[in-house]
Amino acid sequence: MSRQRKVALVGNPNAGKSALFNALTGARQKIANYPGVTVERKSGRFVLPTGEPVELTDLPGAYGLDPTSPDEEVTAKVIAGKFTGEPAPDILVIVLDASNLEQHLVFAQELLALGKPTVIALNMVDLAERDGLVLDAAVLAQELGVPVISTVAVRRRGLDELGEAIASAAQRQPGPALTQLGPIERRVAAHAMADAAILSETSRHRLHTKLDRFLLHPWIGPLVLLAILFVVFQAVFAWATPFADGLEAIVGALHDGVQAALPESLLRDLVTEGVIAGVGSVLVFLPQIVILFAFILAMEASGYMARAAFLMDRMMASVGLSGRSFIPLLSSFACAIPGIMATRSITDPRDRLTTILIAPLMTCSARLPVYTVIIAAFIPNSSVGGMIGLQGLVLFGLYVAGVLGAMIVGLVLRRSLTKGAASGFIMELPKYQLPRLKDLAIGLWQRAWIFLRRAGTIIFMVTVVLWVMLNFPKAAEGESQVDASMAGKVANGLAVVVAPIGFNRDMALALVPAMAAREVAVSSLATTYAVDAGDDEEEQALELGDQLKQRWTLPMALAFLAWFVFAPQCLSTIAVTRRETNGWKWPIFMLAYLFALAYIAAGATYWVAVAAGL
Ligand SMILES: Nc1nc2c(ncn2[C@@H]2O[C@H](COP(=O)(O)OP(=O)(O)OP(=O)(O)O)[C@@H](O)[C@H]2O)c(=O)[nH]1
Ligand SMILES: [Mg+2]
Repeated sequence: MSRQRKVALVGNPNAGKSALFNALTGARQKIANYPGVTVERKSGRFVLPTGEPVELTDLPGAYGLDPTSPDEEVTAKVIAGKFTGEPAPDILVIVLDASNLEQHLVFAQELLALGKPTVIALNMVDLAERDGLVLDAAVLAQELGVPVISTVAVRRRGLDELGEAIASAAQRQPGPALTQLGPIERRVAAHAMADAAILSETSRHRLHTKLDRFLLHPWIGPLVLLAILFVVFQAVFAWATPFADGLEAIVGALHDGVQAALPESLLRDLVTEGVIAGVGSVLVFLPQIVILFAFILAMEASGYMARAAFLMDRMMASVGLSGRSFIPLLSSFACAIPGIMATRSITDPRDRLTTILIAPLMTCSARLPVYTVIIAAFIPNSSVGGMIGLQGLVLFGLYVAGVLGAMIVGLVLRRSLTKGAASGFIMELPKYQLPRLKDLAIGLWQRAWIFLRRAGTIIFMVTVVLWVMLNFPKAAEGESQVDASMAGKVANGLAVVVAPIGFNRDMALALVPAMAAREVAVSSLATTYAVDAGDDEEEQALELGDQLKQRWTLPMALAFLAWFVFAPQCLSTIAVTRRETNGWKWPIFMLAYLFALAYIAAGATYWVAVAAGL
């Protein structure tokens, strides 16, 4: 009796070979390793409709017969019969993913040129149909010169037909090997064949394919992503201005109204200087927060965000992180707390720790008020090259500085404290969709509400406490109230530490309450200057931006911005890091390295700006 014939399942990764193998062999499987490598060898018994039993082998996925990985090498060697004691397969079953036909046909042609009796399983036709793509197996069979059977491995559809086709292929003799086409020619032919096999394709599917070809292109893709982000930051300034001005006018009117309505008293000062000047100065950033989130939510809902993650994967890999870290890091642009909690989905513990440690470097939305108030005061509202707003450009630069900082820190950490190999990235790309306005509106409302609640609770409380600390003890005649106050004393002490990086007392004073919430830096400055203005009508009338312009120099303002790019402000982030890392070691490390970075960055910015004569 002749030996049992061998049938091998071969094709690109994720075509469904293992699913077909399981469906065809059921429980009759043997799992071992290929000699010399840890690649799994799966074989099983399969009885053809003719009654002949054959040995079915499931091969690792490959893109071609020129191996680039151990898995691919096994596949190439098995097909060529180069493993000792393992004869080459007599029949090939090439498994193609119907929803990815063009790409999979490239390897298929290389396999067909071997001249072996071959059958093609056009698998995953269910997914193709779901995406609006109907394929004609007969046309494909004619183009390729071998039987093509449509299958859905996971639903056992087409398995009988596949068995029949294998049985009749078993009757054929192997032909001579054909000359292999070059890789480019194979690609061109694959494109033509895939086109010919398409019976119908919804215009939507065509559009999606075109969009992906463009948006995921190796270098057009990142450029488009950069351009989109750039537009976002321009819009945050340009579109928000009228709304912010409106809100500012309302806050101003409220201030004047209360000033006029209440008799002169400590209570009136608390309401006007503390609550209205302080909380009001943060509230006016609502339009900018809403615009930023409108873009983020729209990118998520449209399916673009997952593509951005895919594009970023390459960049993340270059610093030793995986694309898995992208989503937590992206959420950190809203707030580091949900970002750090989202790292639970990262399986590799060192990957996860690194992501947690760099999450605070992503510019959270609480920093936006600080950035914008300083930028609006010190960066002229002019344009670069006639079209690009300078203010938006600076804001964009601050976000980029945070991301670059995170990449560098990540790289250093992955080489030292969290050393280890990077893990791979697998992610399903969702379909493109037009975002639904209702969902967007709900999402925006939630974000706005979170912001308003912060303003009403934590920012309100910190501002009131600060106002009290700024007003007591009362200054003697001729002495500045701020200098005489408790808060002023603390700030004067701290000012010694931050003087080398160009910070004045008011800036030092703003840093402490900002540990509760970063926006408070803005409200503390507003309250401090309101208290400092005292009864001076002219000073009182000045808006916060004008106050800053009078009291700060440009290098000081830039140093303050640089500080906020890196500083570990916000105690909740530290608390959540302690919870997620189960101890104080990493939060303390985080606190220390972020303070050090902030100090260095602010100092360097200050001295460079001074040297440049700004
Ligand atoms: N909807 C659908 N899913 C399928 C079909 N065939 C396989 N899958 C799924 O596709 C995924 C990949 O299938 P596998 O069988 O592991 O693919 P493979 O070709 O063995 O992949 P590698 O071993 O990595 O080369 C699995 O989640 C399967 O459940 C199909 O016909 N329809
Ligand atoms: Mg497999």
